[in-house]
Amino acid sequence: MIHLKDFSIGFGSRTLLDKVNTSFGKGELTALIGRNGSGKSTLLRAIAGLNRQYSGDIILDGKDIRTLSPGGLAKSLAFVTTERTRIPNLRCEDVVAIGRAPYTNWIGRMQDIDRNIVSDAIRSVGMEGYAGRTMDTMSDGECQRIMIARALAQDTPVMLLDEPTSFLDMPNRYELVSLLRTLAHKKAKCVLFSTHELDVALRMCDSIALVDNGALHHLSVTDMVKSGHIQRLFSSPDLSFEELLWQNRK
Ligand SMILES: Nc1ncnc2c1ncn2[C@@H]1O[C@H](COP(=O)(O)OP(=O)(O)OP(=O)(O)O)[C@@H](O)[C@H]1O
Repeated sequence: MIHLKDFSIGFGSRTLLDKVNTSFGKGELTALIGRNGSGKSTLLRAIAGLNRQYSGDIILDGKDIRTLSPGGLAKSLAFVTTERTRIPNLRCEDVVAIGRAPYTNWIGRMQDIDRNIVSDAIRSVGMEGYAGRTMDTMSDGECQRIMIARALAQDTPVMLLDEPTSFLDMPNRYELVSLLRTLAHKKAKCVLFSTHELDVALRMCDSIALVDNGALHHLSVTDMVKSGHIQRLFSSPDLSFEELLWQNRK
């Protein structure tokens, strides 16, 4: 679904990813992990078409993303960022309905099918009681779930999420990633999300892509654990991940 071909990106003289070649497939839930500032958001933003300052190619379902129109990209890919979105006077239902924009007719009029998709998306993230609320009166975690509902309403084969669990408590974190896994497995979506929660990545995902000083190691969870990359990058004198890694295997 997503192919990176000789993909390199950086800022100024600093290269964050150097000649990366990998693919993220349909029906696959992948956690993108790495130390702070390693380039996870930069990679997601490039795939989402928001940073064109890269070399190599990003191929989405066979097409170079540089050739896709904004409308075409919006039907292929949904992106949920970590930015705190607070839209006053706009009800949650209306925010989620923005996800239908690529499909509504030229005056943006929603049909019954769009309204049903919006309701389903709100229900999927457990926010049906909030449909009429405005986001300026809601918590970070509640707003985050509404932004994820908007991406669900966009109904795209690819979903990219930048730290989607960052404002969520533990049960909601697992519930959300479980929803992403269901979308990947049952609706054959390609879902790639960045996270700092290693336990979530190890327990819930099919594969892990690890940004490591210019390289992107993309392996199944079992192979990633065996590779030793996580232990090398995330262990410190006070913290050993050996035990955590094996305790968390399914
Ligand atoms: N517009 C920019 N101009 C210059 N440098 C940037 C820009 N955006 C990001 N960077 C730098 O690029 C590096 C990677 O940033 P990025 O946000 O991709 O990291 P990340 O892996 O998502 O980090 P974190 O886990 O802390 O969120 C950082 O060192 C950051 O300071």
